[in-house]
Amino acid sequence: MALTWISREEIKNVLTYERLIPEMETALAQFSNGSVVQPVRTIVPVSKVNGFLGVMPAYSQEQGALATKLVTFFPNNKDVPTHNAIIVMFNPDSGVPELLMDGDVITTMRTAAVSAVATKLFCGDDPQVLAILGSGVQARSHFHALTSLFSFKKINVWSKTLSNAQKLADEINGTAYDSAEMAVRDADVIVTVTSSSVPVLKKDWVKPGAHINAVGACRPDWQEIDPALMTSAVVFVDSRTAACQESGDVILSGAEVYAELGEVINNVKDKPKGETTLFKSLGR
Ligand SMILES: NC(=O)c1ccc[n+]([C@@H]2O[C@H](COP(=O)([O-])OP(=O)(O)OC[C@H]3O[C@@H](n4cnc5c(N)ncnc54)[C@H](O)[C@@H]3O)[C@@H](O)[C@H]2O)c1
Ligand SMILES: O=C(O)[C@@H]1CCCCN1
Repeated sequence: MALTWISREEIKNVLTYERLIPEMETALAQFSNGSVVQPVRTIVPVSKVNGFLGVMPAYSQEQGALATKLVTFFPNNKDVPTHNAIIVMFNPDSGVPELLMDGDVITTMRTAAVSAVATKLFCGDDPQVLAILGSGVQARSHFHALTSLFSFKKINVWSKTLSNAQKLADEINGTAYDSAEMAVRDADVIVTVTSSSVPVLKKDWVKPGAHINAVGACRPDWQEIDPALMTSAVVFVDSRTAACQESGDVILSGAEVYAELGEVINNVKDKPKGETTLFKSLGR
């Protein structure tokens, strides 16, 4: 049985945020109601480059999908992307592998789409200021996903290298800052998409009632968020099990996980009103 290859160009031609955001909302709801089998991923450390290989299987009887994403994260990559992924799909009745597809575009877009679902749930109708900490692939995908839902009047960008922040700001008609604190001060929505293993966002900088999408720090000994912010915000996750095993921001701060996004979507958990909310995204 020949494997069919689906390229990133083919995926880019059909995948839009208008389509993907509601799809991810459905996927989060199905994950949290138990109709998807998706164990915590296996991580194979590649310590010489401070990277890892992630093996991410899932099965949905409802969707008729049996798949595994293989993703590498080599944060020190310079001439190639830091994240590289492929996805294998198997026939759920026979187990025969049928599709092999690019996983880069899907990882880039689905991650931002899930953050957009969280922002839509918690941010009210009209957030005015967006702050993005980081200027890489996820910074750009989060800009596109969030601006497909909201018309921000101001977009602030910080990155550890100011020239990179300025480059992204120029692309998106935003404002670059050389201080993360100044970038987030007036923000209603904050996105942290860095490869930092130590906090880049502090509690005292965040406007009460803001929503934070914390997308980086995917290892139990990595943090992107100030523990004081983790323990004062209302914390949401994509997967409670994964967060408690993989998220240094949750584990090292001792923060309580209030709910999975899917539990809010399924009306199993209420939305907080007026409080600072934080979605700790680990991905899938
Ligand atoms: N939650 C998810 O589903 C998911 C999916 C993909 C990527 N990620 C994570 O999101 C983060 C960003 O991913 P990306 O694809 O944009 O990566 P990228 O390599 O394209 O960008 C990384 C950004 O982080 C910055 N950075 C690197 N080291 C830093 C440090 N020590 N302090 C501050 N900034 C630093 C870089 O300058 C760059 O702007 C990574 O941590 C990645 O693992 C999460
Ligand atoms: O779910 C993913 O695809 C990413 C891989 C890199 C680490 C964070 N999660």
